[in-house]
Amino acid sequence: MSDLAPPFGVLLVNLGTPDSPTAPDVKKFLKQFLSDPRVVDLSPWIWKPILNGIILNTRPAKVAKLYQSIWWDEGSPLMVISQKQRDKLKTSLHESLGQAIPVELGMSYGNPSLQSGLDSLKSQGAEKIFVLPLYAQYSCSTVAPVYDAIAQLLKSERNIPEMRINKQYFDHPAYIKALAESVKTHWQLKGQADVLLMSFHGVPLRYITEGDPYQAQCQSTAELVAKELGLTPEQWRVCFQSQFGKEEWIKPATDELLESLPKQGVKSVDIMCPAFSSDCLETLEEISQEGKAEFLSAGGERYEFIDCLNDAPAHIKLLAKLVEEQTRGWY
Ligand SMILES: C=CC1=C(C)c2cc3[nH]c(cc4nc(cc5[nH]c(cc1n2)c(C)c5CCC(=O)O)C(CCC(=O)O)=C4C)c(C)c3C=C
Ligand SMILES: [Fe+2]
Ligand SMILES: [Fe+2]
Repeated sequence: MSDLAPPFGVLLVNLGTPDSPTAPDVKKFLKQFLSDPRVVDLSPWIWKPILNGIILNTRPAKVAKLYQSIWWDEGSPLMVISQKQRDKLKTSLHESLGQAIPVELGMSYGNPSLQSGLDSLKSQGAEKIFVLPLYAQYSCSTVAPVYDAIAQLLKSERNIPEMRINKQYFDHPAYIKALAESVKTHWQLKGQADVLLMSFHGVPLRYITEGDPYQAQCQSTAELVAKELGLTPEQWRVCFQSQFGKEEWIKPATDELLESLPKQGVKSVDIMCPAFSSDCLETLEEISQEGKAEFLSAGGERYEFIDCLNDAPAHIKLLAKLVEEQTRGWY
């Protein structure tokens, strides 16, 4: 890297998580998250009374209990893992580029905010900023809010930084390799199940019919992983988890599939969650705990959850590659 090149910084972005596993903090987080029209796009006249009158009065206490069941001594798994990803990416970029690059973390909802991440990069002298949302598959409900928030924050700046926002990396060879490696490592330790389930976060079906490429990108990721692992079509399935609300979501739903598989003769499954860059409530509780109970009570015999990529070396290598590829010309 040339000493004369203007310094650049990296903002890693994830969705966010409550500050503590208590009902008031969960409520604060849900209020901000579920008030974003990119996440729930119903008319405010319909949605606001449902959100404020029903959801925010009933869901926080219930969900706080679930968070308590997965919370670590150091904090929310999503936060702890995101901080490790930030620190390890910084070390990796320092080694590969030969210069210390500021790397900060910002959450779309809750803390640390996107504003604090951008301010910190600016105070470290970054004049060019690469924003890397930690979602491999683009969705209007996850990646688009990052574009919205960044544009909104820049409105108050006199001198805006040069910027690039990564849209997606669902088919990046290093991502596919990292996922396949995580499966192979799991098989070496625990053996291979009859079927590998790739459970992606779901979205309302309407978002897809209106143009969100998310489902097609999930399908591509899954096909590439299956190909990399040499699986036959009978050996893998795609499903969609974490359905929320009354509207129709994309199918098959993970919970329904888990209940039906034993009846189809599939008694052992490995399950992974490629849409999540780190383990969180939706993987550790819904998939690792709840999914297991559903599958076993439906007649399944063996259920193995495969950790998300988290701070695994292959994941950090992928993130460093994305930074290096997308900031060429900046150093
Ligand atoms: C309309 C509702 C939701 C959509 C659309 C949605 C999309 C979506 N979410 C993630 C990743 C995460 N979701 C997380 C939590 C979470 N998600 C929803 C709802 C929607 N998600 C809710 C209500 C919650 C809060 C928990 C709950 O009340 O059930 C998290 C954070 C989990 C944590 O540990 O804190 C992540 C990460 C993706 C990838 C996605 C669409 C592609
Ligand atoms: Fe979600
Ligand atoms: Fe959930």
